[in-house]
Amino acid sequence: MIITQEQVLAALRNVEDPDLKKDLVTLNMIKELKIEDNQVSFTLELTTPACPMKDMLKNACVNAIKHFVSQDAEVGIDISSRVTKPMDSSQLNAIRNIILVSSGKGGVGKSTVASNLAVALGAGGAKVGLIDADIYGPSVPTMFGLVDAKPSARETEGGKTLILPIEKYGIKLLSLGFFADPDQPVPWRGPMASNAVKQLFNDADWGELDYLIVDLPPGTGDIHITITQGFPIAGAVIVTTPQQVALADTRKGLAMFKMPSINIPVLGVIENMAYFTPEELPDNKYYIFGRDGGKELAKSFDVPFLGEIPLVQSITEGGDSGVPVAMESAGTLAASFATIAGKVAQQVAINNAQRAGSLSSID
Ligand SMILES: Nc1ncnc2c1ncn2[C@@H]1O[C@H](COP(=O)(O)OP(=O)(O)OP(=O)(O)O)[C@@H](O)[C@H]1O
Repeated sequence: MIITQEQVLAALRNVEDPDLKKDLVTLNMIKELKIEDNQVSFTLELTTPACPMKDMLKNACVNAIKHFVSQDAEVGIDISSRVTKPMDSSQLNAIRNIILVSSGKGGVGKSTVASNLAVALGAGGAKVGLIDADIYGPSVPTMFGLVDAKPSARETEGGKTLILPIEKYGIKLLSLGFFADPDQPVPWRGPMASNAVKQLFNDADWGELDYLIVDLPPGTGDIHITITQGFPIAGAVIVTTPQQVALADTRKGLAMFKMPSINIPVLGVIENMAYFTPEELPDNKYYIFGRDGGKELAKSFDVPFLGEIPLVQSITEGGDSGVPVAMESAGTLAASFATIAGKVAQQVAINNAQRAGSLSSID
């Protein structure tokens, strides 16, 4: 039997992307389709390298071709990705998606989550940057072992000076901490801090990025207004711990993104320090701060729950020693961060598709 392109494409029209709710052919995800005798090969172009449904979609394609075209077909599928971006991001054109990491309260692990999320997205194959915009306590330099690092600058042909982000573990980083003495408190006044943060976006040589993660200061202040109103934001990730005091503040922080004047998609809630677990007894879980607070918060705002991270000594040690736990590819914590990163990327792709209205117009 001769297999034709039309038959294969017709079969693949039966495979739907569960997030984007359209079939893979309509979504223009099938590339470089080649057929030689009974060998069918193509590239499946996903919306993110961190796509959690990679294997499921691949299997569904093979099954559809075998079922609708020929049992004897030998199907080879390569995976590639083209990260989508929000429609309105004419500014900062080479940065596809700016993702804010926010918390209502300080000390809940926002910088830890932002750093590990960046590393996990990068490990999945995406081009990732990280801005530490926490004026009160920039901790990204410590978490990446870059306390004494000072970024250099370069001049463009047009005479503009651009800051060069520092690259570590494949992530491009800029922190307000790079521009201040770590032992001196920085008395940022509102406008000064806002201008400094704007420079980290506008006057830096970021190059092409799939995701730029922004570690915001806790709460809702000037920096939040500057960033949410000044830049095209793909969405915000909310970090909380399960205690009532943290949840009350997180609720306010989450509500801010939903205000009509701000209106930024909430990608979901991450519950950090969800339970304590001793490293040597990983099956023992102690819910010392209460249980499921983050999950319930997500439910009450009708936003996705992205996952929970336990309170474990190695996370603190990783942060202090400048090696985020997501770097340890064999570890269970790295796997948890990889799963969460996949869900974040998935939500970004869904929001971008919804904003674009018609998927064919996604750039
Ligand atoms: N799940 C965890 N397990 C163990 N330690 C953690 C965990 N999450 C965060 N920590 C530790 O708690 C401390 C505070 O975390 P982090 O700096 O990420 O919080 P933050 O919310 O960004 O704080 P800030 O409000 O100061 O910016 C750090 O020492 C970090 O290593």
